[in-house]
Amino acid sequence: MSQKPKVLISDKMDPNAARIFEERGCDVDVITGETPEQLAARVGEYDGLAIRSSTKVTKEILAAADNLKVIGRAGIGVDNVDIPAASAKGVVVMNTPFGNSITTAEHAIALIMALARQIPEANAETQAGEWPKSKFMGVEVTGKTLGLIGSGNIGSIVASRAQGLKMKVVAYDPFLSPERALELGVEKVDLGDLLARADFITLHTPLTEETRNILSRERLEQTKQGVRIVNCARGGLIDEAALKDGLDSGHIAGAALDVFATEPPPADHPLFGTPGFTCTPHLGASTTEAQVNVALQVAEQMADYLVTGGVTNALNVPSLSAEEAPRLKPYIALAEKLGSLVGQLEGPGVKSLTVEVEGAAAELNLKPITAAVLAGMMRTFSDTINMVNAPILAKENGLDVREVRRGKEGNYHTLLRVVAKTPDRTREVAGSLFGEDEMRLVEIAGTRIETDLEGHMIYIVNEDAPGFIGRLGSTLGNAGVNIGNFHLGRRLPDKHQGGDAVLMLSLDQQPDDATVKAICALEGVKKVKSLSF
Ligand SMILES: NC(=O)c1ccc[n+]([C@@H]2O[C@H](COP(=O)([O-])OP(=O)(O)OC[C@H]3O[C@@H](n4cnc5c(N)ncnc54)[C@H](O)[C@@H]3O)[C@@H](O)[C@H]2O)c1
Ligand SMILES: O=C(O)[C@H](O)COP(=O)(O)O
Repeated sequence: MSQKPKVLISDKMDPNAARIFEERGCDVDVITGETPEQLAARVGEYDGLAIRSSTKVTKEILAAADNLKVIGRAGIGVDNVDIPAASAKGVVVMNTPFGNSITTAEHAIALIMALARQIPEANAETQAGEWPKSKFMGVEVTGKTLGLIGSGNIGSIVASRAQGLKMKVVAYDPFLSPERALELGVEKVDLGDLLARADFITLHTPLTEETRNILSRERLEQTKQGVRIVNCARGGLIDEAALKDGLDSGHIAGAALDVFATEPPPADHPLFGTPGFTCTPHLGASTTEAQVNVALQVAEQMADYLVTGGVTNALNVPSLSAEEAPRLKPYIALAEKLGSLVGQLEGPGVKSLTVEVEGAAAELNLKPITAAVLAGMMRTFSDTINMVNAPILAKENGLDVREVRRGKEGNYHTLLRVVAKTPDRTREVAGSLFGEDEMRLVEIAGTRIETDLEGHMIYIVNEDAPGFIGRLGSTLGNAGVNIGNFHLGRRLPDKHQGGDAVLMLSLDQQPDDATVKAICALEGVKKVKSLSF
């Protein structure tokens, strides 16, 4: 009986996530609030790790995650996951890019309104027993300019809500096309222009090396007198010390942060208590609707991957729909076997690799097939390789990888061919599927041979001459190795006696080194390789 995949939910998440995991065939544990050391000690048991922003999936956690296949972020930001380390380990990282966008955009609008009318301060003082009616004087947002830094999913929802409030929206986003700006009804501007014109600024970019400190001290000084600033995206986008100085000097009229450079921020954070400053504890995504959305979505995506191999919203591998995954499954298995055959025959010397598909295979998504060939080949030198990290390692090692698709059918209704080049020669192997998912090698060394690639095998090239098969059988027999299946072909294009013959034998036992040597020593033998699948 095959074991169910095991998933750990390590951050507080809507209970629908655990329900979906169970319904879709996974075992699930919900253990939140652990220290990094506790998580590192536990994570090795799990195939999947479902997180929000509290769990930090560092190199150290990944190093301990021996069985981990997928990390699912119930939310958007993945800056708490070391993606390069996850990729190198072959772990898929996925998020739920839309589930909390509306909620977060609404939080940004709420903070804009809170700043415009000083609602948090007025509330605190009123509840403290004062009646500060003459102290607070707000501003209208109608007719004001809102500067969006980042106009992706959340920024564009903020734009539409702000337009409903009759604000004029200008946007700085290097990836915003003029057509999209027109569609959103926003004016595309450069950052300097936005800083000079905006009455309100709201940030909606990821935290990257380009966006870190995007509102630096220098840029904050270029903002309009009396600007109000909202950050519901990521801490680290604003220089917090400069923001405090701007509030203290009165240049900045208000600032509202949902996110901080360090979370949680220290109790004596300099911004706390600063007039005009408002904050929330990273609540941008905290509505019932958003939490149900992201919990359902992350559990569905992760369970799909663990159970069927479907890949949705992954950040480090191409997507593969749940419909495609079962169709690809036998091809992926065949591709891994052909890759393994090439790896075992050629060792690590392959410099270029072409994956060719013909007939029915030509209609499929080739990326996972190629990844499987690479994984099969590279796993013959390192057992930590899988379809996620194989393409990355191939690229890092300068392997030239190509894909060729041929629509027409040849001798087989579907064919997968791998052409691997080393500095000395070219190795070609091809395989096909019979029935639903029966896979077979159909060509090797220019020779048509139909065989399974299973268990212990031996590959032999010899001069085709009478008596060889008998000598080979005796050598194996004397070593106590039983032949299960025997496949023989003459090498194309000569195909005549005296040319080369190619043999693929399935063996019931793995031949030892002495037996392989004895076969090598037989008259007429040109190549011998013991294989296992
Ligand atoms: N506070 C919360 O709880 C909360 C909730 C959800 C999302 N977020 C955060 O909100 C941010 C935006 O999320 P999203 O879903 O809109 O992401 P998105 O990827 O849809 O949009 C990000 C936008 O930023 C733009 N961008 C990238 N680099 C830029 C740069 N140097 N200058 C200007 N623009 C740049 C991109 O072109 C893109 O349009 C992310 O950081 C996400 O983690 C926070
Ligand atoms: O990136 C996100 O989705 C938000 O920052 C939400 O984070 P959370 O799931 O920890 O609330």
